[in-house]
Amino acid sequence: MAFYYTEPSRTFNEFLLLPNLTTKECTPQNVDLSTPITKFKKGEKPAISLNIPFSSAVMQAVSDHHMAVALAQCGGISFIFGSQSIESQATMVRKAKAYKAGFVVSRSNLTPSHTLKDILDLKEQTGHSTVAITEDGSAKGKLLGIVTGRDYRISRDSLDKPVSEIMTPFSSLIYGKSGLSLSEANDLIWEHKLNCLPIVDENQNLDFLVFRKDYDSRKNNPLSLLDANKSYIVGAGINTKDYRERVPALVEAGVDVLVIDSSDGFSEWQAETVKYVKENFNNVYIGAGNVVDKEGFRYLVESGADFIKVGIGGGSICITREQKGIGRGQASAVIEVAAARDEYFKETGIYVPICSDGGIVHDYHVTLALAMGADFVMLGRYFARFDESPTKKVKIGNNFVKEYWGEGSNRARNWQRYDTGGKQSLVFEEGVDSYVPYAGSLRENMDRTLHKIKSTMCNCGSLSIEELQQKARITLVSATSLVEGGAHDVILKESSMAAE
Ligand SMILES: NC(=O)C1=CN([C@@H]2O[C@H](COP(=O)(O)OP(=O)(O)OC[C@H]3O[C@@H](n4cnc5c(N)ncnc54)[C@H](O)[C@@H]3O)[C@@H](O)[C@H]2O)C=CC1
Ligand SMILES: O=c1[nH]c(=O)c2[nH+]cn([C@@H]3O[C@H](COP(=O)(O)O)[C@@H](O)[C@H]3O)c2[nH]1
Ligand SMILES: [K+]
Repeated sequence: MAFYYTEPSRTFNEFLLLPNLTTKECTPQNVDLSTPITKFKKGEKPAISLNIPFSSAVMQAVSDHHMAVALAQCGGISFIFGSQSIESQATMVRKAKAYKAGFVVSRSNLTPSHTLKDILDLKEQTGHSTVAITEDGSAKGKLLGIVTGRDYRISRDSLDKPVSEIMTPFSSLIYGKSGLSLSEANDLIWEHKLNCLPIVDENQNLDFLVFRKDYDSRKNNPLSLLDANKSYIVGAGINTKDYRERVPALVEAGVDVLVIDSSDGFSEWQAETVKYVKENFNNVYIGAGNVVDKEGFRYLVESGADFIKVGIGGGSICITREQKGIGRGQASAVIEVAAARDEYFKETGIYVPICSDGGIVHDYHVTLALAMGADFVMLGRYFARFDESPTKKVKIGNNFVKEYWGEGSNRARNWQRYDTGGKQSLVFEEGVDSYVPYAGSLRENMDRTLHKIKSTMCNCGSLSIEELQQKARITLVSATSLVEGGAHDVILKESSMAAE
C-alpha cells in the first residue's frame, strides 16, 4: 500500500514568525548573515562560508560570469549555468575568477538609432551620465560608441537628434581589451584623462566599463566573497551525464563549488557523480539535489555531498508538479530536510548545510526559510530582474521587463538535443518562458532585501542565522487570516497600488 503523509504540503505563504524579546544591542547593523555552504565537523569551521545567505540559480537566464561577480561582491555565490557547452561554461568560470574589482557591467545602454531624448530620459531614470551605445542596446552587445554629458548641448541640439550623430564612435574611442588588469586600466584612464574606459572582447563586444572614481571599489564591497588569492568565489552547475568531461574543465578554470543541477536528486546517478568528484578532486566542493525529504537527504549525504539542495516544483517558472505530479510544498520540504540534517549532526557530529531552492516570492520568505533551518537560499526570478542577469531588457507598454525562462523549457534545452534516453518526440516541457519586471541593479535591491531580513531577525531577537534557527517561533496562518495580513477594508490610493 502506498505511504500517505498525514500533513498537507505547505508553502512559505502559510507561515509567519512571532517576535521574541529584542534587546538593545539587537539592531540590523549588528546582525551577521554569514552562513556555511560546505559540510564541517562539530567545533571546526566550514571550508567555505557565504557572507550573505544567497545563491543565484543554475539557469541560462540568471547566472553567467557577470552575475557571479556581482553577487560575490555582495557576499553570495552564483552557480554558472551548465546548460551550455563545457568550453563556454569553463570560459565563464575563468572570466569570473579573473575578474578584479573596479570593472562594472554597463547599466545605461542604447542603440545608435535612439535619440537625444532617449539619452536624457535614461539619464533621469538611472542617474548615469555615461551611456554605452551597442548594436542591440544591451550591456554586452557590440560596442559602437559612448555618449557622455560632454557630447551634447541641450540648448542647441534637437531632442530627436539620433544617437549616431552624438556619440563618440568606436573608431575614436580609447578602450581596453578584456583581461586587462585594473592597474593597466587605471594607467589608460590617467594617460588619456578619461572618466570612463570601456573594455571590449576580441569581437568588439562590450565587457565592462572602468570608471575613474571606482577604482577603490573594494572599499565599497566589504562583504566580497573572496578566495585566498583575492579572486571571487565562483560556483557552477553540472549534470549526471557528462561530468567526467565537464568537471575537470571547470576545475581547471578555477571553480570553487559545484552543484548537481536536477529536479530530482534521489538517484544512483547523483551518488555516482558525487563519488567521482570526491575521489578525483581535493579542492572543489559539491552540492547535490534536489530532494524534498529525509530519505533523499540521507542518501546524498552518505554519497559524500558537501551540501544538499531542497525543492521540487516550487520555482516561479516551474510546471513540474503539473507535468509529472512530483514535488512538495517548499516549506514542508525545508522543515523535514532540516530536521534530518539536525538528526544527522547529532548522530555523526557532521553538519551538512542545506539550501532552499525556488519559490521565494517575498523577502520575508528568505527569513522564513532560514528560520526553518535552511543555511542559504537559491533564487532565480529574483536575480533575473536585475541589470546583471544575462537576458535582454525589453520595453512592453510603459514598463521595462527582462526575459526569464525555466531550465526545463524548450528554450533552455535547445542548446543541445535533450537526451532522456528515449525518443525525442516523447520529451515534454517542465518550465515556461516568461518576463519579469525589470528592477535595476542587484546591489540596490540586495541592500534593501538584506535590511528587511536583518530587521525581522531583530524582531525575533536574533543576531545570527544560527540563533534565528534556534529561537524562531513560527505559526501557521489560516486562509482567512491571510486577508488580515494585507491592506484591507480601505480604498487604496494609486501610489500605493503601484508599490504593491
Ligand atoms: N527544482 C525543480 O523543481 C525543477 C528543476 N528543473 C530544472 O530543469 C533542468 C533539468 O532538470 P532534470 O530534467 O531533472 O535534469 P536531469 O539531468 O537530472 O534529468 C534528465 C533525465 O535524464 C535522466 N538521467 C540523468 N542522469 C542520467 C544518466 N547518467 N544516465 C541516464 N539517464 C540519466 C533523468 O532520470 C531524467 O529522466 C535542471 O536545470 C533543473 O534544475 C526542472 C524541473 C523541476
Ligand atoms: O519545474 C521547473 N522547471 C524548470 O524549467 C525550471 N528551471 C529552473 N527550475 C527551478 O526553479 C528554481 C528557481 O525558482 P524561482 O524562480 O522561484 O526563484 C531553480 O533554481 C530551479 O530549481 C525549474 N523548475
Ligand atoms: K528519484
